Amino acid sequence: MSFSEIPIVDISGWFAGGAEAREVARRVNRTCADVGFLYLAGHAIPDRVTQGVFSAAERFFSLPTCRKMELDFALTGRHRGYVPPAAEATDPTTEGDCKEAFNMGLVIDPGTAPPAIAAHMGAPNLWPVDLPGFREQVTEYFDAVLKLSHVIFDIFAVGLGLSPGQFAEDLKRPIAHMRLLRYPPKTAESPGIGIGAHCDYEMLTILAQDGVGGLEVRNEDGEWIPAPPVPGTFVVNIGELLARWTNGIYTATPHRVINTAGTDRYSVPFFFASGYQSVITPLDTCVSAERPARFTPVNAGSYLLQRLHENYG
Ligand SMILES: O=C(O)CCC(=O)C(=O)O
Ligand SMILES: [Fe+2]
Repeated sequence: MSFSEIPIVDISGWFAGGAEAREVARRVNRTCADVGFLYLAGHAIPDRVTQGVFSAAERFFSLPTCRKMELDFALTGRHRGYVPPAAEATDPTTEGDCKEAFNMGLVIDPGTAPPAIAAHMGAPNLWPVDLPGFREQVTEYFDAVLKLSHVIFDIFAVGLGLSPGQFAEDLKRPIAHMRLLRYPPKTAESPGIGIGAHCDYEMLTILAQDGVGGLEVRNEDGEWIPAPPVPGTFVVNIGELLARWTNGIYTATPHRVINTAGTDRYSVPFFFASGYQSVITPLDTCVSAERPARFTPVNAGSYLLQRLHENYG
């Protein structure tokens, strides 16, 4: 189905239980199938926590370049630390993204993922020194969206006609990583795209964006639909691994950012999926005679690593 706007779904009824919770699951399920993007309201994460991560991002990116480069991801080759402007081309057909990033994520127990993947994606986080409160603000927000991800998967389970705890075992040691992003304004010297057109690779993305705008989502007719900031909500979208797991019932929808606002734009995407070891095969309940399996099985960790490598050319 094609769409012309991103729906707002208030999930506060989920916490009330009963018929209200089932209605939330029905709406979330329909939106993930039809659009693959929604604004999530009623999520219960205090505004203070979200403001905290934006304050951390502003303070980090305001550091002199030489200080940020002490955490350059290229020094370790891992998915941690600072990613300078143009280091990534999220759409490999473009020149490179006009944005800079700070990457962090869940540190996983050695032995719970193949060594190459554990070293890259589960490596210890790199924290800037002399930035008081940065680590605490980033971690508080990370923990809050990590917890919210489990709630959203309970909602997905009910929406897909399963029991709420259905995915709990699969999500015990999840893939969970987060980026602080700053997009400079588009200018004559820096005319490029903020983040090139792409689908997210994981299962679920929870994105906090500031008030600047610039995110666009592509519908089936190829039109770019703006996803402007809606106060008090997160943008939630489906990644490729969940499209595969649900056998295409949920949609991974392409999106991009172009910052034409004349001021810096900050955003904080959080990415979540089942464990690095998990093999993603279309769920039995999503396969039928009318909808035969559309995807071959993939290992979640290898799939993610390969998709990330494509970005760094
Ligand atoms: O900054 C945004 O609004 C989107 C970021 C994004 O799409 C990504 O990091 O995958
Ligand atoms: Fe994305």
